[in-house]
Amino acid sequence: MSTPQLVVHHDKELMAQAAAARLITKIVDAQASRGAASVVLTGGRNGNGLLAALAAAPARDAIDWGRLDLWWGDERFLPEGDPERNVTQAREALLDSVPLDPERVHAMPASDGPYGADVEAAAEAYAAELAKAAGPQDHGPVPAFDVLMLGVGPDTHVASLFPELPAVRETERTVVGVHGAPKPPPTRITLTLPAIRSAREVWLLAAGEDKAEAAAIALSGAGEIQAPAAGAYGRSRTLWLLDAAAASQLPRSLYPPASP
Ligand SMILES: O=C1O[C@H](COP(=O)(O)O)[C@@H](O)[C@H](O)[C@H]1O
Repeated sequence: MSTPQLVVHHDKELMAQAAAARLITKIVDAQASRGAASVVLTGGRNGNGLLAALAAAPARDAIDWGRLDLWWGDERFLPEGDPERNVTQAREALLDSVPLDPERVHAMPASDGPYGADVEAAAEAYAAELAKAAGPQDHGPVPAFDVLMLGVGPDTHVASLFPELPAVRETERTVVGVHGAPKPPPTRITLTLPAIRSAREVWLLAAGEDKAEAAAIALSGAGEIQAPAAGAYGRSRTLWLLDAAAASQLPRSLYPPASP
């Protein structure tokens, strides 16, 4: 488990641009040292803001897009192409404008796909796809992603792990179906906390005043069942990327850093 590190930017635009620059560097470094890179995308406003900033960054051309695996932390279980699906929004923000290898874009199944409305079967299929991609160097049935990004919801949810719902209590499976999510749509697919923790780096994105309470709770020692964001950490690094509004309720001991 890595202790959370905080980076606070002035506003959400700057946060998105700085996070995009950070992600470009991370991907380029991973491709240089391991030949390929793997990134887990998040849905939501902050995740899509980062992808849009990446699309607008001239340095995006430093990435070898054909050697990048993209996965998702969660998905809204809706028909293919639905505007509310995280993959649809990611395609619009970035993916349709870069030369990715379609075989390396690992979208979660849609509700009109091969598993129909059976969200459990769809989750199992995604777990199998992850297990197939995991190598002997990884620590289990999930690849050691270079970066796994998570938007933080105002209720402290990350991916589709909502406070107190069964998915956040899962300790065995890597991907599960979610029923009755308090944020629409109610049916979703999500990575579990054990799968999230297999990533080398976990980045939590929180911008805006509506995220301030969630950030303060998750970073103040809350339990992961009540505050799922508190249970999201990477093997070597856990990074909270915030804007000033989202950082505004953090305990003084965390932010701003104490002066010498
Ligand atoms: O529904 C979801 O919400 C969260 C957070 O979204 P935000 O708009 O409040 O930033 C997101 O991380 C997750 O992927 C998504 O499915």
